[in-house]
Amino acid sequence: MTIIKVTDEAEIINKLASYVEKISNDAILNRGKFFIGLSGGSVVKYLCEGLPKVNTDWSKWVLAFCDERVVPENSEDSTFGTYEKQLIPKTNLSRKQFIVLKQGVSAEEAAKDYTEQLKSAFNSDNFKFDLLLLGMGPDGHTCSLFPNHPLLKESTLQVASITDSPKPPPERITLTYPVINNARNCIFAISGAGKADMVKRILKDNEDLPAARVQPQGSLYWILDEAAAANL
Ligand SMILES: O=C1O[C@H](COP(=O)(O)O)[C@@H](O)[C@H](O)[C@H]1O
Repeated sequence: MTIIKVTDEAEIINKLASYVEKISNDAILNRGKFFIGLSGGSVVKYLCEGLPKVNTDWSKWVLAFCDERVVPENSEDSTFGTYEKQLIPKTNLSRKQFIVLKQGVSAEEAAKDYTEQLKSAFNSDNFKFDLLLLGMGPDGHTCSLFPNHPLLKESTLQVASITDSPKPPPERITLTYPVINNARNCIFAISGAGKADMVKRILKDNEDLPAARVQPQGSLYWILDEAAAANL
């Protein structure tokens, strides 16, 4: 695990962009495509500001979601909806490169459909992302994997549904640990004093919280600003 401390949010954005550039270009050079998983929450802002600076072959990108809310795409809670409005117009990405949630179905059906879409995208049952960009809530959740939730033990489903998310909206789909920890790279990007206690509990006290269970086969990076790293 590599912990990278930077001054502020602007530096998080630059650091994230430079990792994404390197990892995307390596993936494209070695395997012809770049599979990336995006998160919602504060990561959206970092990516919508940082990714347009990345020098890459956008046509080779395949974009999925680490988690997504089961809401209409035009809802302000839709993670894809936000990237569609705030990222696509600033890059050469097109909507068809995003693996999006099936609309108008239950969370369970959406998770099953998302699994099938990932199978087609990877042309395999082995969902090996080049990079997952992750956030962490002040309660230690990542993706839609919340403390003490039964989904933390999910070992069969690769994409699971949740209908009782403690953070609204309640219905979501999420990648599970077998997929998360199969990734080539995972990067957490965390800012602000509101996350400092949880950052300490995970990175210093080694508490068993959802974000701490991200232990990929590949590389793991935590990019923290000064406020988030204050208790380390
Ligand atoms: O609900 C969610 O929360 C987490 C963390 O969000 P943040 O705003 O505290 O960074 C996010 O990573 C996840 O994708 C999202 O659905």
